[in-house]
Amino acid sequence: MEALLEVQGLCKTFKQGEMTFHALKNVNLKVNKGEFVVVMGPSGSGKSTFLHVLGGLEPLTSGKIMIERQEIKDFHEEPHATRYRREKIGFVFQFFNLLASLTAVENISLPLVLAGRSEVEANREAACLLELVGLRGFERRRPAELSGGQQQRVALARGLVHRPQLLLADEPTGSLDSKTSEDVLRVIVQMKKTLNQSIIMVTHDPMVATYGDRIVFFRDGSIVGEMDGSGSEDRRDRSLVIYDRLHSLNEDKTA
Ligand SMILES: Nc1ncnc2c1ncn2[C@@H]1O[C@H](COP(=O)(O)OP(=O)(O)OP(=O)(O)O)[C@@H](O)[C@H]1O
Repeated sequence: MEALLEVQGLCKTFKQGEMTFHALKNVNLKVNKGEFVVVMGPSGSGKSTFLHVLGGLEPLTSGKIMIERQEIKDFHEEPHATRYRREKIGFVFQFFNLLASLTAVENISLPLVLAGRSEVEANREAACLLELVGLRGFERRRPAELSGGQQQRVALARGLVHRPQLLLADEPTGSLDSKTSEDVLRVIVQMKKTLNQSIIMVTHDPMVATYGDRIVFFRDGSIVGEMDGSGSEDRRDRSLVIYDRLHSLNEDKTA
């Protein structure tokens, strides 16, 4: 399998007055093309910080991030950061962050328009993505006229419209009920297959984690273990195993 992303010795510190807080400590991770990696761990273990650094939203302190064996140098500084984010990375967050005054198609096409593509071309691409996430016919709806799951599917289409190599998803189903979460996850897995994207997704929910190919566990800013997703195993059985592992990480933390 060919690696898309390689993270080596990644460290991230935050200055808090006189003190230095180590949010990420020597993180190493390889993600293959088309692989869906889930990140789990106790609250404060560095999961969101990891996504933010990977996505160029936060500068790294030390270490290397490589995409297709090319080191992404200085991508946290403008204008490289914006270009890196616009070309290589797609984001989906817990709160869909759709613009209320724009239609579904306009929300999806916005990243392309901002990147300088013509409106006609951008809207054509956006309509194509909207169809891929199963929302054909909803082109002209505004966010308030869509359900939570439909809004998240629009947000997913927006995150993928520029065909990024890597999709970073931070609790994308965190504000959805379990049935709607399943629908969105199925769409994510389907999109991954269609577009051969790599995905890194943070979640607290063991059932959601079963959709990944691989789960990595963070604790205190480091990766402390990993396991496979459900594969052909029953999703419920696998989620119990994941729950157990997560629980033991939480227990170790308080021990
Ligand atoms: N901008 C910042 N300044 C100082 N400390 C920060 C900053 N951002 C995050 N941290 C700290 O880094 C640690 C990791 O935070 P992060 O948000 O990555 O954790 P998390 O695993 O995503 O947690 P949760 O599951 O609660 O969302 C926390 O202790 C947090 O307080």
